[in-house]
Amino acid sequence: MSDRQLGPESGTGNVVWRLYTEYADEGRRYAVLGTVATLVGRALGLLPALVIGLAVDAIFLGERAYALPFVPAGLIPAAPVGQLYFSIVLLLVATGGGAVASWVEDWGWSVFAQRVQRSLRVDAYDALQDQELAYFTRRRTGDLMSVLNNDVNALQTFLEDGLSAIVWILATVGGISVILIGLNPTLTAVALLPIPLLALFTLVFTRVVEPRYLAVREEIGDLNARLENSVSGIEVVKTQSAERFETDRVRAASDSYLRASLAAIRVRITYFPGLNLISGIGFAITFLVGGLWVLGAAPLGVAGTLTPGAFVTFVIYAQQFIWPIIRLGDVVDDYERAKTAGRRVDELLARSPTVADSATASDLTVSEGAVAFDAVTFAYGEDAVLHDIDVAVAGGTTVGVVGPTGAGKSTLLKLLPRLYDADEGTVSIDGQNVREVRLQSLRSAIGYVSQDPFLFYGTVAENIRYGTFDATDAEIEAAAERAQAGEFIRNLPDGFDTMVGERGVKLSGGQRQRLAIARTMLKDPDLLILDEATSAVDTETEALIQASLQEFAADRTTFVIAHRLSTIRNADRVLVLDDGRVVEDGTHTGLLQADELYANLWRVQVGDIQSLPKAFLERARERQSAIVRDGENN
Ligand SMILES: Nc1ncnc2c1ncn2[C@@H]1O[C@H](COP(=O)(O)OP(=O)(O)OP(=O)(O)O)[C@@H](O)[C@H]1O
Repeated sequence: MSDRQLGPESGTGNVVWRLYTEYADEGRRYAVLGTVATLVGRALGLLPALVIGLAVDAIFLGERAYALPFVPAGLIPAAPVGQLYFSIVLLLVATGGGAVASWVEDWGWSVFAQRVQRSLRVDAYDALQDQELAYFTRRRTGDLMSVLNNDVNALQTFLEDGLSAIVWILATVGGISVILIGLNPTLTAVALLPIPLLALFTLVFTRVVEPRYLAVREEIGDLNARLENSVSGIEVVKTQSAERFETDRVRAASDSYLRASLAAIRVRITYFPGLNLISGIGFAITFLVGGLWVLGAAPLGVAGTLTPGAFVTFVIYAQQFIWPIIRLGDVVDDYERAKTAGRRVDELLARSPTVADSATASDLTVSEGAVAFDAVTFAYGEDAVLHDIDVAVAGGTTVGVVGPTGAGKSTLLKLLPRLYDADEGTVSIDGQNVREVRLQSLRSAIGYVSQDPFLFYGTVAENIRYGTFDATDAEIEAAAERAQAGEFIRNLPDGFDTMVGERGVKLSGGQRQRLAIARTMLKDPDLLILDEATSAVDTETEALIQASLQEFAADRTTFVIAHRLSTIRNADRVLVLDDGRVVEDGTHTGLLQADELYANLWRVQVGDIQSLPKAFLERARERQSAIVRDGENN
């Protein structure tokens, strides 16, 4: 199915770092480019303060000679005015070079981050679609979207801004420290005093803010899910005049999000002023000590020597120390968001689907198409929906599956393509346990048409071709004809090229069903499951589709679930399900003669309500109230 490999360390270590290194491959050279540009940019950025201090001392005060590291003495003019021009040229070169380096830095880091984001999102999506169907029914679409969008974006944001900032901070702090130590080691120690305090403060911040950011991400997921659900159900909202109700629900979800955000914001906005305060006080102390030294005083008995120019350089650098610290605040904040987002993405990437190929799986080979359900029991949750089902179907048979609503008909047939796995017992095709064959081979051997088929946003032809991607236009048109869909398709504004699905032309339920039947006919599977596949078409069209379907089903094992019993009266065999059990098994005529549940369902269909036994009506009433109770409990 997917060629995505689970990282060996999934779920361990620093999640953000692990995701980045696992997904860095393609963009690594851009990260290197970004890093080099950051370092060059920083070196150029630090140059002006050095030049200004030197100019003050050498040109204006004559306290020391004009000399710069790495600059040959022969290049430096002898006269003070020449030295001033030389200094200006240096400042301009540093500014221009810094601008170029900044461009390259942003380009390198952005390309790197965007590439990682792309690969991460594709893999996260791939991991998502590999999950078993039950995973999707347990989760809300909006929340899953939030992982694929917001969480992946948060990881990218940190990569783009945060990781480059870390290099920038390290380069700035390292560069300034080296220069400061060169100028005056004692005063450097004073200037660096706030660093441990800042580290401690940051540690406390991360501990407090982390759970709050996690809560925010969960609330975003909830809110997305709420919005998605309300927008998807807009037709019901309108017909039930429930706009106020929905707005209230969205407001409630927004309120929770607001509360979670404010709780995080309260902590976050304390962090930045805290950093400023600590570093500001540190700067004031450095300024005081350095100033006193220039004036010849010895604060607290600590004496030192400093020229005014070196003091200017020192003060400028000490001031510049505040930038990386403030930037560090942003980085830590972005990192905390990325970490909580990363955990959610990683959880998805690391999750092994419960319905997957076994290690020893081989391809399914269909010869007869015989299907067997052997002592099958299944529950979605606590209560079993299918109990101990034993059914063997000979290859090529058409089997009607009928029974009251909620009897378990769809569930039974969903076990065949492994949309769900049986809890007990086995389902097999031609003697091969479906759990022991490759999913891809299993599902390509089975055609499945549901009652409410989904159309993708795309043309009619693309929707029919879906799954048989190499089909020619002629094959598509032939399949459409067989599914009695040719005529209505030709009447659409652009025929087979008409856009349908979301934002496209809206098709009726019956038209969608016919496209789905055409899609399945094109697939030409060995086994066929028609789950109320013609329930939405009018009886006349159904008769025509039935004729085609009968011909199509003639040589392949076919299961037909139908409430409209006329649909299955010609089936070779009819299984009657009630409450998760097969209660009757025979032909239409045989079952009418048996005069049990099937015969009563038939009476309902032909309008012979008077002759229904009381017990059947009682049971129907019971079933309805059970369904209502279930619905209320869910
Ligand atoms: N995804 C699901 N999660 C939990 N319960 C489910 C799920 N799908 C179906 N059920 C429950 O399982 C039972 C059997 O449902 P199923 O759809 O198989 O019945 P059915 O006989 O096909 O009904 P209908 O004729 O109404 O389509 C019902 O009680 C239903 O509520």
